[in-house]
Amino acid sequence: TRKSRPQRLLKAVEGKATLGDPQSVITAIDHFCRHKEWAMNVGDEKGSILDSLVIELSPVNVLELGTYCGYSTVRIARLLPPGARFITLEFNPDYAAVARQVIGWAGLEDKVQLVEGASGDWIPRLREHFGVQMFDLVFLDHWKDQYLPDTKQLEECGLIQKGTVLLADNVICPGTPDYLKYVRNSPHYDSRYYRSHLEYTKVEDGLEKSVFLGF
Ligand SMILES: Cc1ncnc2c1ncn2[C@@H]1O[C@H](/C=C/CNC(=O)c2cc(-c3ccc(F)cc3)cc(O)c2O)[C@@H](O)[C@H]1O
Ligand SMILES: [Mg+2]
Repeated sequence: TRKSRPQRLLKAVEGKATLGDPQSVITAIDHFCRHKEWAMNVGDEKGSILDSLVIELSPVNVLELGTYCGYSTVRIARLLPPGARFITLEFNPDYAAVARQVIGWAGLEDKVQLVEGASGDWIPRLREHFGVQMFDLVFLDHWKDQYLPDTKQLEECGLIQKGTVLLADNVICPGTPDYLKYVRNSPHYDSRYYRSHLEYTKVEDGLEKSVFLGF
């Protein structure tokens, strides 16, 4: 059967990137998505905003919801301080398989724990299974209607504490209206929109950064 788009994206990485060099993996994926086939990676423009927020935050415990091909996983993991812990959840086994190889090409497999499964099933188990108490940074980039329920579940499980930063992709396109309303209206979050563009296009999109202020 014809290869899937993630598999074609992986071939582009294997053909162009340098093993163990995260930047070359990022560049190879961006080139593939800009010139060959569009894919729903956070991309280079929003990716630069993501980079600056990770550098500023220097987070120790990071959670990513929706690994897909591992593009944002590589962007984040390459900037984490030694000893940081990064868990990324992905429930599609084919995407997870591609992401493992992309992360491996970047030489970042020791920095990332890719957990195959649904976020709703795993969030309640992260504390006892991985011994994580709270997350400094949560990057939301999975199904858009899952952002709000997962955020509420993270709050209920105590994995969001005072100072936790939620960073959400696609708050304009495709859009996450219920999530946006929640974080922007809640007295418990200080929320800010970073205007940008949908990956590899001129369409408006952006990232919403929401800092939890405590209960
Ligand atoms: C509950 C649960 N648990 C675990 N993994 C989960 C999960 N729910 C989904 N996943 C995983 O996460 C990724 C899904 C990403 C969804 N992202 C988008 O839909 C998306 C779409 C666009 C887009 C914009 C304009 C268009 F015209 C078309 C598409 C851009 C984007 O940046 C997107 O992120 C995918 O790998 C999926 O398996
Ligand atoms: Mg996205």
